[in-house]
Amino acid sequence: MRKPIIAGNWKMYKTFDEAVDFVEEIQQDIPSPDKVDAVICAPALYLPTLVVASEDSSLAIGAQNMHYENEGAFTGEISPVMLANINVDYVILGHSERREMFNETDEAINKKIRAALSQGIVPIICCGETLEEREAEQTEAKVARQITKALEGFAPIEVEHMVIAYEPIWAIGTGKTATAQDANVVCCAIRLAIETLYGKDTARKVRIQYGGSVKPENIKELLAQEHIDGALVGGASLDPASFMKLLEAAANA
Ligand SMILES: O=C(CO)COP(=O)(O)O
Repeated sequence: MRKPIIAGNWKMYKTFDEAVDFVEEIQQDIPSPDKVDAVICAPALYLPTLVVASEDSSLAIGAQNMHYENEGAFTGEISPVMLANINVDYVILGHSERREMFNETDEAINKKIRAALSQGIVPIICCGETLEEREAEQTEAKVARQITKALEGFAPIEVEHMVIAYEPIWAIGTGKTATAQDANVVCCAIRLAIETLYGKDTARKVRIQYGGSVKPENIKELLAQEHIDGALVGGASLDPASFMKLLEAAANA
């Protein structure tokens, strides 16, 4: 079976001291890595310190974005080589906030996935629909299109190790969660899109997270769904006690 993966996306929150305190507070209590993969995706500035702070635990550290080139004249950007060099394990790619506010395209996301894999960094690839698209019953077509474009041109063995995050845009930071059943239907559609591209065996292995107002109160029902293998969590990952509750729920799922 697929091992659950809980990833915190801190976005642009926390001071440096708060970030270090958080990792120091939880690192000894992370559930066994046999049961759940635990990841914190922190602001880039904090990554080297957090990688060192979490060294003796199974907590993995991830970035929230990166460029697809390994180096070059790209003022303000961070490269996959730089992340790999400081032992960052994961990177969130194609988050809806980056697609909407920083004009990130499916083509750029595809290049970033390739670049992450080439450095041994696991990509967490986001997709999801707006409220308008949901109301027009375009949700499944939208996520299938995003995933098909993002995953174009890889080998099945590469795809197996990727993580997909289904995040309905209307559920992010709003307190509105998709029902667990609705989220499962869309995660199933994502798995079918992967199956169309790479076959049943690969699709069966890919882990698909749900994201959008995930909290300790709703995690169990989400994880009980057949196609939901974890969560990408914003607000509820900022508090150590609530993040730990999410990890424990996943470890016992
Ligand atoms: O965007 C998200 C994670 O990437 C979800 O954020 P919230 O959990 O705050 O809704």
